Amino acid sequence: MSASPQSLTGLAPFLKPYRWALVLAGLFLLLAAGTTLAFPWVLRQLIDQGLSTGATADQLSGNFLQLFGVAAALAVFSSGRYYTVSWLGERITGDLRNAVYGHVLKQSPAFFETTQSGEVLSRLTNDTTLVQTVVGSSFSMGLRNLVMGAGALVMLVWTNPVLMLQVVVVLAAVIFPSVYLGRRVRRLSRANQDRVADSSAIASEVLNAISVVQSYTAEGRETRRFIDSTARALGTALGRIRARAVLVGFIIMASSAVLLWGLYMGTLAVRAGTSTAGQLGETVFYVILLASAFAVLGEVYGDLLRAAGATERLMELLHTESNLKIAAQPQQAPWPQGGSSLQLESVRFHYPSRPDTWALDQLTGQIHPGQTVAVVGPSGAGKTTLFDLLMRFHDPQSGRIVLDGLPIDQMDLHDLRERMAIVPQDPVIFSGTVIENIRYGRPDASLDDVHAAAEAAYAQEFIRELPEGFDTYLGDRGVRLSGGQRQRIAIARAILKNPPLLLLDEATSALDAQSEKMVQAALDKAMVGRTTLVIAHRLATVQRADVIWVLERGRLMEQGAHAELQAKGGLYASLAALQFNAVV
Ligand SMILES: Nc1ncnc2c1ncn2[C@@H]1O[C@H](COP(=O)(O)OP(=O)(O)OP(=O)(O)O)[C@@H](O)[C@H]1O
Repeated sequence: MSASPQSLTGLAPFLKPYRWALVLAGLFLLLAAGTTLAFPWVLRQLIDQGLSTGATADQLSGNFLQLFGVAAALAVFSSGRYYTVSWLGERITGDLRNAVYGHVLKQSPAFFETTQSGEVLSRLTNDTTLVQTVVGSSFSMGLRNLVMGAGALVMLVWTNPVLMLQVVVVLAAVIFPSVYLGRRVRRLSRANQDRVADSSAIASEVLNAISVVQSYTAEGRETRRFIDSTARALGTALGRIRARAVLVGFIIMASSAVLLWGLYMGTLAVRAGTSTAGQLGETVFYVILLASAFAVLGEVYGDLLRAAGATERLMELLHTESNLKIAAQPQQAPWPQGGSSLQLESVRFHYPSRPDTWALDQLTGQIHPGQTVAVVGPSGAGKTTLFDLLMRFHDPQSGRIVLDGLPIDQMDLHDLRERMAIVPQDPVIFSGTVIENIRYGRPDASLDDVHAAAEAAYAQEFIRELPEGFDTYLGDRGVRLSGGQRQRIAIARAILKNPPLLLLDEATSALDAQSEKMVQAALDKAMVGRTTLVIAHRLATVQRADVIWVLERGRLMEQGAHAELQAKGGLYASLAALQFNAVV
């Protein structure tokens, strides 16, 4: 599939807010082109009048002043055009980048399973830069040369129609091969952009997992993988460069031929006395304008095609629809006091990539406000999948999930997710201060609330010991926290959000006894006054839960309290013996 210049129309909505700037740019462009076209005409006056033997000194200086006037006007209009067009390029590219990024962030996990983050990054940077080249320079260059070329053509017809006819015939002979070569360049450009995106994707994956890569001493292997992909990108780039080199060479050769042809015919006419030296100068100038316009247009066409490819890919990303069906008229469930109620009714779900395996199978269950439900089960039982469905990262193929009395697919997605907070196994700490990290749960929370949440999460103490307390910078270029500390920050974040439903994924990795105690205490506090669903890995948690759900292969095999299930001697009892060291 290759892009056609029409793909650029996808940019129209982004141009709309700047229509006045566009009009201004167009005006500058026309004025600049117009003054350029006036140049040969003024030159002719100079040659035929000022330089003729009978001319007075005043006439001569008048002619030069005229020329300077045109040059000055050209300077003003050209810099005006440059400024407005570049300004537009920057604005539009920025808007485009923001729109694509904002849209990508809303996509469901299914999107990220098929699109690598490196590819998205490459589109956000490389493709938008290509668009910027076009909007911020090539397009205006092309338009200016189109106007100038057309103007030169008109002037030539007016001043020298016979010569003009010959020039047009030669031009036509040049256009067709150029179009053919241009197509080839376009096809190769797209392939090249794809290969570049591939290698960014590899790099981004590896950089994100650098410690694993190094621990397996796979640096050499990974470097070779990258080199291979760069080599493929280079291969397609060289193909594009060759095709473009031929295109450029051909255009220069052809336009020089046109120019020399004009000069030759003109010289013959002056020798025969049918035209003046001034006319010849004027004509040569117009032919130069025409030929250079033609050459530039060829170049610009190449840029346009590359940008068309980039625009196409950006639009593809921008128009990706999330596979969740969002209710056209979402309903509002009442905000529950003392925790959410949750009901699962024969929920069945399989991942799109595994249509023959139910990750959740006929799951039915009821959770009352304020209850704590521990979800346990062997690895791969569907525990994480259940959480993902509750947050509507995926929708079940059949059955329904009812939260606070309303099926979740009838709620506004934002409203649904406002009702819950998740504390994942391995919490994410963003680059930012401790305060910013906790406030992620509620950006407008007061400082007192942030402190209170940290207190409740038993995080106060260690935060105070950090170099700058709550203002300490965490994350990539800041202080690194231990596993237990990261968890407590995540718990504080959830407490600050204060949702009626809390989703906890207990860490499987062992914390030391002290951290473990702190995290457990923090979780206990976090559960107060709300409904909690916890993927449990610790005995203490299952013992304290009101109900335990035992999942296996996506099915709810048993449910009840710890002692009750233990006594039953079924799946839970054997699981507990293994996982929680709780042999009766
Ligand atoms: N994105 C996915 N695409 C396809 N299959 C998936 C995907 N995520 C999970 N699965 C499969 O769905 C099943 C349930 O996985 P899930 O992650 O919910 O299990 P889990 O109970 O949370 O396991 P663990 O305790 O090991 O985290 C597994 O068989 C898993 O291989």
